[in-house]
Amino acid sequence: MINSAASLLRRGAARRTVQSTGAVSAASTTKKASVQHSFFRSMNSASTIVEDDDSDYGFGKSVPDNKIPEEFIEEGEETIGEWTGCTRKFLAPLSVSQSGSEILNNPLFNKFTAFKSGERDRLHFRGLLPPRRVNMKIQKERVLQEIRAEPSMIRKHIILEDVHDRNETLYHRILVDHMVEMAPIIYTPTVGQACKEFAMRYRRPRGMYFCEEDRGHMAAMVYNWPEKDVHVIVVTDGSRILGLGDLGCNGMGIPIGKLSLYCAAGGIAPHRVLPVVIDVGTDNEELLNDKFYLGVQKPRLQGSKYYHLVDEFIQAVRHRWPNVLIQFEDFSSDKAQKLLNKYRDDILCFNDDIQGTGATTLAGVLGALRAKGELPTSLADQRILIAGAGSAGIGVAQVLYQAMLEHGRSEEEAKNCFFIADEKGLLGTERLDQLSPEQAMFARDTDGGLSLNEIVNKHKPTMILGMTAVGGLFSEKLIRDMGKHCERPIIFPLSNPTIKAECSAEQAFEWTDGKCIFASGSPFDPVQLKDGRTFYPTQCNNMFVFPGIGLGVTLCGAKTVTDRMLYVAAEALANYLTEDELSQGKVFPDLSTIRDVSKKVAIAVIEEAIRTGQASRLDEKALADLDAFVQKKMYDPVYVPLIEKKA
Ligand SMILES: O=C([O-])CC(=O)C(=O)O
Ligand SMILES: [Mg+2]
Repeated sequence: MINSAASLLRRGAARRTVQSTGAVSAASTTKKASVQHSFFRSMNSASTIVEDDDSDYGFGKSVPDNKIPEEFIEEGEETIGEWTGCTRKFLAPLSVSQSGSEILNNPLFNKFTAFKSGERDRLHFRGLLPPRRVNMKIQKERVLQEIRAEPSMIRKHIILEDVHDRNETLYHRILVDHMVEMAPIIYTPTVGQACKEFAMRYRRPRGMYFCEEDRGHMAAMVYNWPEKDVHVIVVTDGSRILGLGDLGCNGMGIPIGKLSLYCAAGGIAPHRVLPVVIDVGTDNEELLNDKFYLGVQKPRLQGSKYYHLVDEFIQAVRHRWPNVLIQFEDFSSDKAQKLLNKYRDDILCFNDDIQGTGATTLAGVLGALRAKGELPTSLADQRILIAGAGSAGIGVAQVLYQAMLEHGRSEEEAKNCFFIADEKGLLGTERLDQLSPEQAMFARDTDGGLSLNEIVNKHKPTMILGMTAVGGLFSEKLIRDMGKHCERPIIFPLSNPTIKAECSAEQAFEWTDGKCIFASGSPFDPVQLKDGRTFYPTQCNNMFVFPGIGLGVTLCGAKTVTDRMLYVAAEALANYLTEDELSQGKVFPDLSTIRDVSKKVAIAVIEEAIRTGQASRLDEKALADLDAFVQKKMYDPVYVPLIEKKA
């Protein structure tokens, strides 16, 4: 044992020399990156995680027969069962081409104080850490204590993101084990504030930025990203961050938050995700004049310049990672729909605000109808009022429309079920010239311009869905009138973050005397009415579907994300609800089950892909045991033994 450690140590010393030479030459050639394509490819691969092509989807591979090589077992250590706070069996050691303080500064490998003494020797950092070794359980407890002692949500966010920057395994373990508590901290609503204050809080680089200056360089720039195996990119141009509007490059918080959920909720390993901002400038006056702002301080690019820039980015990332899933996020409505139309049939991509929100809302509606005891026949009988005709509003309408066709309605009948209003009132055919083709499809021949109140009283909708980003838009009268015309109205204020919700959970339950079925985009606490009854609002957020869709399409090698995939994802989510949850008025599962939900969504998407010949990596044989297959591929944040890569 001592001998093998010593020989490993010697090999490491030689290797380190080679690497530091590489690092110096890399720094001095950065400027020539655009012409040094292949150089960067090989240089960067030196710091990537080394694995076989058919390797496990997770961070490490299970050891065959659970037999760990002897040199990795420390005296008195159990070789099966709980290990550093986790209940997973031993994982095969991971070869890394870094050592010493490089490892301690690499959040993918860093384990803080949990490095065992053998590892501290093998990787050459004995003496660089305090002597006591603690396991992940203790580390987690310490971080939780710090977070819970801190009253401010944004400070909780900072504590957690600090862990993210230093130790991704621990960060994701905390998210996986405490999703209900952590989601509002790393995601909506707190991520909204984190974006607003992005420049002031900027600490360490994470993700990539592409701007006009980079035109002509992007194909080379993508090789600056140190990981060779990216599966999922979330990209924004910062033009419509949640309901907060144009935040420019500060919008980076959104791709980061979404990808944390991809890892923790969707089981994609953290080295396989890449957050991106395409910085085309900003039209936000405040940011244009803010001396601390970190983005391009010019008005937004428009027209062909904008689309060419986005296109160069898409071609560049697909050149390096041909199978990557690109998730468009928080683009302003006009751009969002155009980009989706341009790329959806050719590349693996989807728009989360249009399609993810659509699928999630459909699941919520199906759940609500189950709760009312009205499924399966009644979806086609709904009268649906959508407040907000932007990308999310229209996206939801499109997915619900598809579902109505599936439930036996003709196209004309299905269209007639929708009442979509923007700030000028009900979309009507008299203003077709001002509407996008997607909006125009839902414009009504009569009653154009009616207000929300007028629509409710004349057409008696069974549900009202808020996607306006206008906080408090649903007035008491509006909600009370919904309750007058409908025994149990479905009320979903879906705008984010919480301050942009069209009404609160308390208002909805109070104004309908507890009869409504409620879900919101951002979370609300349980509500107790004056008569003592308690109601549990659930969250209708696209986090219930996008991680599972991403997991499914990347695992099976889908070529595109189809409408049917979104539909089956929604169905899988709706079917996840238990009778017990439904009887409590819940229309979405508990957030604590999100990993299992994502697995079910992924399975549904893979089945659909295989059935329709879309799955390039799986065939019918895989259908026999998809559950076990997907489960095995899901990243589980545990510490993996590290070993230096042989020279
Ligand atoms: O991020 C969220 O919570 C949901 C979403 O995509 C948005 O509001 O844009
Ligand atoms: Mg969004």
